[in-house]
Amino acid sequence: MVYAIIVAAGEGKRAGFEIPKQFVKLNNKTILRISAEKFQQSKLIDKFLVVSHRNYVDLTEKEVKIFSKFENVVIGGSSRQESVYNALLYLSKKDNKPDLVCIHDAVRPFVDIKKIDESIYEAKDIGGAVLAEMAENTVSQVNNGRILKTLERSQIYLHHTPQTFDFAKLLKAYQNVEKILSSFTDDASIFIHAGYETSIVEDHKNNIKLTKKKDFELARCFFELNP
Ligand SMILES: Nc1ccn([C@@H]2O[C@H](COP(=O)(O)OP(=O)(O)OP(=O)(O)O)[C@@H](O)[C@H]2O)c(=O)n1
Ligand SMILES: C[C@](O)(CO)[C@H](O)COP(=O)(O)O
Repeated sequence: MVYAIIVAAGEGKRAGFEIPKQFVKLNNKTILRISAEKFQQSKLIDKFLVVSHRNYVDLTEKEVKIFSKFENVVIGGSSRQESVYNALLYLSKKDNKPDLVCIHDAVRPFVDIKKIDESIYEAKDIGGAVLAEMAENTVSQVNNGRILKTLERSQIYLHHTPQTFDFAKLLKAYQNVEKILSSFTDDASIFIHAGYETSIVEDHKNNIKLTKKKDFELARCFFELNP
């Protein structure tokens, strides 16, 4: 069984809208609903959970309860990784635990369903799989605005979501670092920290994370080009 976990418990401070950015609409649909629809449509996803900020549970539920694969809202934590952990703990208490979990940022509405499926096939084989964009610019390691060294670009990939993992291994990996979860910036880094193998699944550049207000202008252009 494959569960998706859609994390939507952030407050969207950097975007600075009056409501958290996952509730902002593109083409009359909230970003959360657009993202959830992709997981509803993937034939490899059995069920999904949505992690919500405690102040927005009703709104979150209203946006996703139309989908037959939606199971429940889980209350988030104070960092993305704490939010994911709450969902993993919810799943760990079920009799019928998932084999794989596919974790996605609600604020990446442009994810391609074929790529969700590719990450699931890869994680079945390897244990972990991350959608990622190959670096196409020159990349430097920097300290105080000064370049320390230029990195070997062919070895650099920028992580996107979804990130898909063997559920039992990911739960163990999170438990290992539960006191320092906020020091990690994604799920793959926690999985890798525990020593598990993880593959890259090359992703499209347009699977952007809507982080700042200007990203929403780009998102509207993507929609106009490809409604
Ligand atoms: N405590 C948190 C923080 C983030 N997220 C989710 O993780 C994803 C990526 O996070 P980010 O872009 O940083 O979103 P926000 O935390 O909302 O943004 P900001 O840091 O600007 O407040 C988003 O779907 C967000 O809702 C979450 O579930 N729980
Ligand atoms: C998980 C992630 O989207 C992978 O690129 C990213 O690390 C989330 O970062 P944020 O600090 O929550 O914006």
